[in-house]
Amino acid sequence: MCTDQDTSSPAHRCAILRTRAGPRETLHFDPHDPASAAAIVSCGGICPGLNCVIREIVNMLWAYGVRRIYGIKGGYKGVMEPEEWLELTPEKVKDIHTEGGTMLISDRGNPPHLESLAARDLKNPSACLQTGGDGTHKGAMQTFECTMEIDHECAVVGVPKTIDNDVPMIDQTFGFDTACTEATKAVNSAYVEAKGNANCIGLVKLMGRHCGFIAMNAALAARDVDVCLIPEMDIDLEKVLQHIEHLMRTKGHCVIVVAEGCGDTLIQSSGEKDAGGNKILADVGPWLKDTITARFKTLGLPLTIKYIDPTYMIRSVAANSYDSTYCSVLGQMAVHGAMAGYSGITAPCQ
Ligand SMILES: Nc1ncnc2c1ncn2[C@@H]1O[C@H](COP(=O)(O)OP(=O)(O)OP(=O)(O)O)[C@@H](O)[C@H]1O
Ligand SMILES: O=P(O)(O)OC[C@H]1O[C@](O)(CO)[C@@H](O)[C@@H]1O
Repeated sequence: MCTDQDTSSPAHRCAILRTRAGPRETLHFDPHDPASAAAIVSCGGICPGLNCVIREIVNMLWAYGVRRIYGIKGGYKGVMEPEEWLELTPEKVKDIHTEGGTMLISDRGNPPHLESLAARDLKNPSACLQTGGDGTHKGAMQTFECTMEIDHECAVVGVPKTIDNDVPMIDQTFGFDTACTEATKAVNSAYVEAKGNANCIGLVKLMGRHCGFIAMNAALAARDVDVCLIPEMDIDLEKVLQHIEHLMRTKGHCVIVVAEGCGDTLIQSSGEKDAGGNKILADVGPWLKDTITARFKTLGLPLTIKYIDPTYMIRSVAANSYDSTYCSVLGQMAVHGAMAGYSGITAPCQ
């Protein structure tokens, strides 16, 4: 996908062009030119599959003939330290797909774009492949616009990433499938706890900063969830509490899933932001636990709540087979786009 660069009308500036991805007959960059170089950076939170994407990009660039491939450590901030960039080869990345996290070390924060372009110049990459979510893509677009303004030749290519699966126009982001599989295990555990203890609620908080995709999918997959709260819903807390009371009176246990994003809807966050400019949300899991506990105390009803927050256990695993294959396709498509000279694009899976 690429943004339309016809600047003649504001409407055009927002248009999105979809071009079928894949290898092109004609290359813009000569991969055999010894000056040819590419850099890879990953930003934002980690996500299952990041290492698969990095590995695939390196292998694909190598297959084209590019021999100077750099891994930028520490997100956009790492761009400013070219002396720390890793020199990547297929040998160096050969086993990374089996590991969670990212060998490039993700970070948040934004150095000024012109300065960061100047820093890049020290290694002079013809292509910059940037994997991340909406924040990373906004940053990538600013870099791209800078390259256009100063007529600096460098293909800026995004690889869409977010475990939350909330990138518009993309059916599914990588890592989401793995996350749902892992999240379902946590929900299943909550069910076992709820069923196996007297008067017990199993309460699970799942990721999703402003969306409930992981919570909803895990709840559907587990099939034993009684209440699933996501930020897209207009939640009437009193009705939710009454329903929980009803469930406990009638069957003696229940399972509740709440998405992290409800920490900005059910309750309000302080407004504080992280280094990437994202609101730091109030922790809705413990708040919900306390709220339910207080209600049951008032009613004089017996209750135990087994609270599970598997956030980082989910996010840190290696990609499952679906995501691993998907990441390979994404990485390859990103490189094809860059070698063909597309810039200001994000890589789709086809
Ligand atoms: N509006 C913006 N313009 C330019 N850069 C941005 C913008 N928002 C965020 N960034 C930068 O992009 C990088 C990643 O941002 P962020 O932390 O929001 O993660 P993300 O890419 O949205 O991924 P995820 O949400 O999945 O963790 C950070 O270095 C951040 O400073
Ligand atoms: O704890 P961190 O690293 O700031 O990241 C948390 C955020 O990153 C995500 O995993 C991805 O956007 C969100 O679900 C979560 O809010």
